[in-house]
Amino acid sequence: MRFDLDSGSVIRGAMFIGGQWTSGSAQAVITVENPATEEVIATIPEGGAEDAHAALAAAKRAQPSWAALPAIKRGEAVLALADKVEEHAEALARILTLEQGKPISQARGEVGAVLMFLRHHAGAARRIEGDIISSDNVDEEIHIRRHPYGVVVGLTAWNYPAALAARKLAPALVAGNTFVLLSHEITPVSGLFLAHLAKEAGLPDGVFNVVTGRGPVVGQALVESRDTGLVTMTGSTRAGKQIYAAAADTLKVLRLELGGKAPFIVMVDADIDRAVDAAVTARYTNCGQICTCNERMYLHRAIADEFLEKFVARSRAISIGNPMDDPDMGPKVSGVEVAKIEEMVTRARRAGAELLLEGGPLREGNFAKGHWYSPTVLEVTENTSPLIQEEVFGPVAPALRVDSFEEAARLANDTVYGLSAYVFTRDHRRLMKSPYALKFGELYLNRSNGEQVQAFHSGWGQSGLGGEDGKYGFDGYLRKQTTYLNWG
Ligand SMILES: NC(=O)C1=CN([C@@H]2O[C@H](COP(=O)(O)OP(=O)(O)OC[C@H]3O[C@@H](n4cnc5c(N)ncnc54)[C@H](O)[C@@H]3O)[C@@H](O)[C@H]2O)C=CC1
Ligand SMILES: O=C(O)[C@@H](O)[C@@H]1OC[C@H](O)[C@H]1O
Repeated sequence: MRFDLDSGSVIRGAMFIGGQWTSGSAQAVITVENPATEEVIATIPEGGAEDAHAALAAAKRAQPSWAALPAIKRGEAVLALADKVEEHAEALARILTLEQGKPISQARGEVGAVLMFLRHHAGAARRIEGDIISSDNVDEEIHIRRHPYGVVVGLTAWNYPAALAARKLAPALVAGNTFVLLSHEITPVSGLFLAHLAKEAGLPDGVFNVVTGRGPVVGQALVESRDTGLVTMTGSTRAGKQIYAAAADTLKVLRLELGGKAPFIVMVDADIDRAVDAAVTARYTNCGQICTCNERMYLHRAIADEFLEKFVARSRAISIGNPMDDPDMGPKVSGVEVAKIEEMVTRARRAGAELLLEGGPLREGNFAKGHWYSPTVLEVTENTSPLIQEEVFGPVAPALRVDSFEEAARLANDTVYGLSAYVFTRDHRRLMKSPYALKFGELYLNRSNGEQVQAFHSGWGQSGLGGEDGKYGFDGYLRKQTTYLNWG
């Protein structure tokens, strides 16, 4: 398979199963477009359940010998993949920009995240530990061991397709599992490129497999199969619920990283310029397509005018254009996403939202082709506004004035989500109270977004199940076994 997406010729994608490129059982293809131009840049096989089963069978065959390797050898194999990724970093970055639309510098940042995830978890190879516990019985000990689940299925979203794949692949492999990835059909090429690099790095056939197709078809078959030991998915809460239901029959072990609706709270004593910087970054990076994005702003009444004047000015100054030219912001990933946002803003305005910066879809001139949406800022008075309750996942920022931290926390917690939350205040009592006042799995206090891999990225409520990253995320790829050893 070729990967020179910017050669101008359409790449004919394939699935990667058991170390071989194949179109599998596909009778049709799915086209992959450049969201900045709507040009078709690739096609991928529209795989089916048969291909899911073939990939699982290949992973299942490879898993015993992979798990039998010393963990350090598995870690070294993941480091070899990281070295290959670094060697081809610019090629991967260009694939990401062409298929997902993020500005090239942000795509390079995503490749940096791929390297971070691979290298961090490779380092866990010598930290797979167990316990020896004294027994109540004579001549007996209790041992607790950690074992891999077997075959891990990874289902990834389109916003960071390479980083999300690496975030799951690395710990799964180092823990002794083998892996089947379903890369999102909107951004599949980066996941296939990772498989190409894994083969070049010498990963044994069947350890890392990539299937292509639609989630409700191929993804569902992967979730339902008894050959699947664990499913780790990043994506919408909607799909997460479908996966949860499909997993019920086999009581599948799930890790779900789902939608977010992060509140961005700015109190009267905040450093306003620092808060505005953080709010702009957390709203507009990746065209607002990050699960930890600033999705709603709660501003203390006494500073709201100053904050909004500065935030609107910065939003208006955001440069938008061809992501290969490295503007501040590229296109949304699809026309469906643009239509979704347009509809939400219309509904919110009908419900009383006031436009502070109109923004909206761009369809003229240089934007005649592609899926463009310009920064839009609104003020609302009700926490029931669609823009406050529903995930936008795009460059739209609603603001609501509050009179206290307690009111802000109450409104922030009035949500089905629970992923990330932001607070800007210099009052140490408020900072100490925030982890107890806010029902979210990840807090950013006086700082913008950007997880670090040594931590733990977990959603509460309908933002997820389980979590990723760090020692807790790694441990999620191992299951425990207790042995009562009696030698009497
Ligand atoms: N919490 C987090 O870390 C993240 C959450 N998200 C959320 O995901 C959404 C955007 O992601 P999308 O790509 O639209 O995700 P999606 O929800 O459409 O799909 C995500 C993955 O699940 C698969 N899938 C979808 N339906 C399935 C089914 N019925 N059975 C099996 N597999 C299925 C898809 O093929 C894809 O690989 C946003 O709401 C965003 O907030 C996105 C990135 C990170
Ligand atoms: O899933 C998300 O949107 C974030 O967790 C994002 O994905 C990979 C990046 O490293 C994270 O910021």
